[in-house]
Amino acid sequence: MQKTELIFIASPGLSHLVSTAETAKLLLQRDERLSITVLIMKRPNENLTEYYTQKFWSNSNINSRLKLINLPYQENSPVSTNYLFDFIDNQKDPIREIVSNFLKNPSESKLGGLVLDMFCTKFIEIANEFNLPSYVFFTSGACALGLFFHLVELKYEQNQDLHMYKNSDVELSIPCFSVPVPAKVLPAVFVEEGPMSSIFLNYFKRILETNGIMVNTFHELEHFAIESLSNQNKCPKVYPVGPIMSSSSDDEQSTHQGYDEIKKWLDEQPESSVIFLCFGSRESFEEAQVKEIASALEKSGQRFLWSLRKPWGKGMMQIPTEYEDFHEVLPEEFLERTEGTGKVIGWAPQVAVLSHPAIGGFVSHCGWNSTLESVWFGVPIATFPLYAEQQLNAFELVKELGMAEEIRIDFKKDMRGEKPSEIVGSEEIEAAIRRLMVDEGGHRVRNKVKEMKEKSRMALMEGGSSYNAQSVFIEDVIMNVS
Ligand SMILES: O=c1ccn([C@@H]2O[C@H](COP(=O)(O)OP(=O)(O)O[C@H]3O[C@H](CO)[C@@H](O)[C@H](O)[C@H]3O)[C@@H](O)[C@H]2O)c(=O)[nH]1
Repeated sequence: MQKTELIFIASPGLSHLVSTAETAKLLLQRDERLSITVLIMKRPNENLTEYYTQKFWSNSNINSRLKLINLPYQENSPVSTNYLFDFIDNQKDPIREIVSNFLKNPSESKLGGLVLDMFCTKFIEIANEFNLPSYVFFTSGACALGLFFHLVELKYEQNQDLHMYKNSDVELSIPCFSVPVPAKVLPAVFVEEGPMSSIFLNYFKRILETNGIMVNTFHELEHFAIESLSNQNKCPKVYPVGPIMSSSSDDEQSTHQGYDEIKKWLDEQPESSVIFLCFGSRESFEEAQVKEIASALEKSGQRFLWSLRKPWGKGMMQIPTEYEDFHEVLPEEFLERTEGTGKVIGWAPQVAVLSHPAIGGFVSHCGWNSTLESVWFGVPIATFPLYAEQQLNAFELVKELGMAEEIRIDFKKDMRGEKPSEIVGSEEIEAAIRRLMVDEGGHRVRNKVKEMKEKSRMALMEGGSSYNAQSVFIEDVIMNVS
């Protein structure tokens, strides 16, 4: 049987790679007619990406139809503001060569197109050159996608200057939201002065040129946004195929350094009693903020597991590093006072932690993967967004879906590291932790998340909404190629 090959292109960094590669694996499991190559961009010091790709590879039982290729590392200027995007764009020639070689050497597969990350949409040009379809795998949610398209329209069709929304109190009517959206939750990158706003918008504008968009979401979670996107004439076909995340296999749990100790500690805690704090693959806090969080935890009296890493300074491609000794940054005697009820760790095996019955709440920056993982395990979030589209995700969770407690919705960390960030005080954090974990008032949120957990699992089961969307995507790919 002739296979249809898809080439997935992931942008650098763990949070885009994991859901992209897992989606590739899932589609292969769904249909034997497919084969997939995933192209990976990584810098030499990206140990997590290396670790993940090795684990992914060794866990995969569909090796013969799945290839992972590391694109060659191309150095460029790490000081340029758009370093990340220069880094991605520099991969155009090697990608072009891979596509061209594939077409020159007809194997038993026919090339069905490119599946691009949201920051790889310039590679549509390669698809066009070889007359191939192009698709996007969108690693955030349908509301975020709808917002990006709306901003593209405001800028390019209504000629609006998006900088006017910086520090503005206006509320916007955005088709993907059923409630008005305050300008203060728009991603900083679009409203700040400088070249990045146009660069980002161009990536998203080009999504409109593709044949279809797989979104890592599911209908039951974001039905309003998904239906709104599907009703927009200009929007390519949307396939809500998620939630897709790193699998929490025994192998992952046992290979994570220190997991045994974390698990042993969690096993000793009562059910739903521990609040987990973790802020994504790239984020960490300055000392003053760390101290406020510590104080909030202590005052709340809640048990906690806190993933704490060193600040990474300037630059979009930096990765936080681990503390050698947490005493360096935590309040004096904090570790001693909270011994037994709290535990501070570095990089967390997040999926495994969230799956543990002792976890009852999650203080999160609202990265989309963390959001989906919290839903999947029915763990409610207290929102502490930092950058990218995280304020919008926090707003969606709290105001649109009623599925999270608010520490902050509009808090923004300065990505450029040029000015000190505002510090969120311990009282605010403590109050939200209490609402989330113990207060009667948090009951509604906790129940809603539990309900959504069941729905997320149904969505992926045979006949579920995402299962069906995956089938439609596969049929469309095969139809477009023959
Ligand atoms: O100590 C840690 C920290 C993170 N993770 C994992 O790393 C991923 C983090 O992803 P996400 O929650 O999406 O956060 P970011 O790493 O910040 O992701 C970037 O990419 C996301 C998807 O596009 C966006 O939603 C975010 O705003 C953007 O910052 C998740 O799978 C976590 O389970 C761990 O396993 N251990």
